[in-house]
Amino acid sequence: MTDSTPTREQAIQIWQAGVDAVASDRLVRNAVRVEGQTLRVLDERFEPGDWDRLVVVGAGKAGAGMASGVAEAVADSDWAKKLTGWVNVPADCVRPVPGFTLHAGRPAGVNEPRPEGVEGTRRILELVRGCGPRDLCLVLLSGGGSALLVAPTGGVTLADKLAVTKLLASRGADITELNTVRKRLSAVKGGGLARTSGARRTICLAISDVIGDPLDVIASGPTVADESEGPAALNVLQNYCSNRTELPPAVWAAVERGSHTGGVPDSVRTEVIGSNAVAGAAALAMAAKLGFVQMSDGSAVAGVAREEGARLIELARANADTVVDLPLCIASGGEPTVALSDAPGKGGRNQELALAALDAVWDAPDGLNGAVILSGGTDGEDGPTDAAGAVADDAVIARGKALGLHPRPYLDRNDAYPFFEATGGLLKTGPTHTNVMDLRIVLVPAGG
Ligand SMILES: Nc1ncnc2c1ncn2[C@@H]1O[C@H](COP(=O)(O)OP(=O)(O)O)[C@@H](O)[C@H]1O
Ligand SMILES: O=C(O)[C@@H](CO)OP(=O)(O)O
Repeated sequence: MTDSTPTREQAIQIWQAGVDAVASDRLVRNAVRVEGQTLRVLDERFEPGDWDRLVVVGAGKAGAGMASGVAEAVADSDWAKKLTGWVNVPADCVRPVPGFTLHAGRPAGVNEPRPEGVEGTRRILELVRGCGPRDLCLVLLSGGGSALLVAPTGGVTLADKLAVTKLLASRGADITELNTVRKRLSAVKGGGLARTSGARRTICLAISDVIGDPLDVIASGPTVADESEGPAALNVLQNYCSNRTELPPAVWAAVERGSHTGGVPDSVRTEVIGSNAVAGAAALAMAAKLGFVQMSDGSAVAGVAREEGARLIELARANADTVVDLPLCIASGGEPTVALSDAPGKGGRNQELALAALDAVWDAPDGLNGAVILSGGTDGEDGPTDAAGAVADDAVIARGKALGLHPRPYLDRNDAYPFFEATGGLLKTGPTHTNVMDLRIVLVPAGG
């Protein structure tokens, strides 16, 4: 190995540059500006004399940053006096933002619907229902919004919703499947928020954490009509449940009714203002600055985390001899799934993916041969843990071997966190206040 051998610090710096490029306050500042006293939202202009109130609601892991973006944009203008804001965020994201209530809709690290989310959603629906023809409503959405905007309907309880969410997630259902079901059980998802809003104009700004940026799936599309076919939700339940008794009868009943909840009014518009592709491009720009040859693996990688880890090792190997003088950086974005074992340990998809990469090279004499693989959730939260993901390098292998560990048993019980805790591979950032799925950085030394 030479001085040009990549380091884990470089991998972290490159990953962080990707996350910084989708800082949610900055994305909102690009979309919302005050020029003179004119409020500009995207390409639309609003004069303060025409509007009584600016009502801003929202939910998601990026909620605090998005709220700050609006507060900063309108500060020192007439719009600041018109602003009433309420955004549901994870408990560790709550902070003071002028004009806003940031409401803890769930505890940190538990991406599940909770009573405090139900209460926060009641307040949001009350606010938008109270809007009138002289009110402008902005909706700030980001991933994690589904668990933070909770309004069970049709005889379904919060406990029922929790049961179905947990079951589908643990069996590896993807986010489209999960949200197809969630929309049928909710008064706020699938356009419910938009239908409740009495505002003359409602504009939703969304940061996408879903492959392909589908508006109706991000945070379960509270401002977008549910376009899924009548039986789509039922098909998902039937695919993942071997037996009807696995889910509460009220869930089956609501989904079997199978009716669409309806469209959304023409006064409602939804636009994506940030996505994984932006983060991947910024990461590669940083890699170029650090002297790496760049390669994009795209921003739509799905698949199974365990297989993805092994695939990235193959991709690194396949490209190792193409880089002669300079090291290579591969940026890979998207969101793989994990099918959990019956008694899962502690981990997340990114930690599992990095562990699978280690498993693929564990018994090879050269280990990673100087390569570094980082996999991290851009939201700073990987599964129900306090880590954003993990970094795998030869130092982690050396520590693991010295401790007599092997990745395989940890993988088999979805227990990547203790493995990386013991070997020094955890990536911990705390909440990043943004969320554009996962970003993986693979660094390959020059000279193969
Ligand atoms: N022990 C574990 N090992 C690996 N993955 C896990 C584990 N526990 C939960 N997960 C996965 O974590 C995901 C949920 O994590 P979270 O960060 O809340 O998701 P998202 O980033 O989609 O909001 C689910 O896909 C679930 O399968
Ligand atoms: O809220 C949601 O529905 C999803 C997708 O936007 O986000 P997350 O996977 O972070 O829960």
